Amino acid sequence: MSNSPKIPDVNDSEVANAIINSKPLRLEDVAILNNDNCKIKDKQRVERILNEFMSGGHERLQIVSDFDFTITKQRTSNGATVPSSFGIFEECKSLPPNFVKAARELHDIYRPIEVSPHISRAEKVKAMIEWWTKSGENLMGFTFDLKEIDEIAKKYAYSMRDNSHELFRNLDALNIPVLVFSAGLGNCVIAMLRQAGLFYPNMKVISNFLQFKDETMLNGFQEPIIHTFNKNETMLEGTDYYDLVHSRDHIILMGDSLADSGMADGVPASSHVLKIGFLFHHADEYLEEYMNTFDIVLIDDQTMNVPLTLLKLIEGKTLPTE
Ligand SMILES: Nc1ccn([C@@H]2O[C@H](COP(=O)(O)O)[C@@H](O)[C@H]2O)c(=O)n1
Ligand SMILES: [Mg+2]
Repeated sequence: MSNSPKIPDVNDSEVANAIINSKPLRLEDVAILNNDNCKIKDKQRVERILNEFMSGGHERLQIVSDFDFTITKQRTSNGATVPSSFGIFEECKSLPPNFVKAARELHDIYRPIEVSPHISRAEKVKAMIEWWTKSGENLMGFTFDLKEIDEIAKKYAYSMRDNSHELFRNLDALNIPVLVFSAGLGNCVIAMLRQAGLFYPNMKVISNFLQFKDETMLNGFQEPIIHTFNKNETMLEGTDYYDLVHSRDHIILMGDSLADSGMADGVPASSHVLKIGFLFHHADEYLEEYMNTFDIVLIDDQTMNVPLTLLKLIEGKTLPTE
């Protein structure tokens, strides 16, 4: 939980023994995966994948992560919300008031639909396409200086999950590719990662980026528009990043929306994907569906402790000193 951002518990002697003696790791020995807010439907599956990842080592690993409310927190320790990457943009001072008003009105209509457990997937897809289309249309006909984004991003650098720094620093040190896949605003995603000191050379951000006409005049988003329901690795085909990761068949995926679980669709069928879902809104109503969708569901966990623990296990280097 965010109030107790303790360092992941991978020095337990049972875990260490499993690593030293190459004995299969048992899930029950990984303390953090047995916390009350950590829900796992199929423990045998998670145990099997984790053991495969541990024997495969970090050379076979890639990370695919959503950004808004996955790398950023769903709430801060005093219960406050943090803005999405679009919300960061909307705080830029020079934006025309009628743009900001329209953007907030759209947010108030569509955000409740996005997180509602009572609306079908088909209705949500239709509504999300409308939201992103109208947002792009709203982003036209005024000038904007991209430098403004950095100032606002700096103000919200604190909103990254606890222990994100350790996680992303370790991933970079181990040369593990990290794909940040965001239906948010890519210019703000990159600015936030950079301002928070989390933007490393092993990262690739796929997202919506602002398009300009005559250099300074805003002209909507660059194509293709990425919304909650169409982000998956097929979008990478033909890119250098695809070549870099397609042989890395051990994937840890992290997301906060049910639809994020599809972000690794398009990777070779032989790959193993371990899916972590951060559940916050309507947790009781959504729990079963999240548990059917993600391998590990973390309820109101505003830290990166679980992914960090998994990485340490895969790295196999955190052994006791005795
Ligand atoms: N005009 C918009 C459109 C979307 N959002 C929010 O952005 C989030 C998408 O980003 P991910 O990194 O999570 O893919 C999505 O959850 C929407 O709530 C917005 O604020 N304004
Ligand atoms: Mg998200």
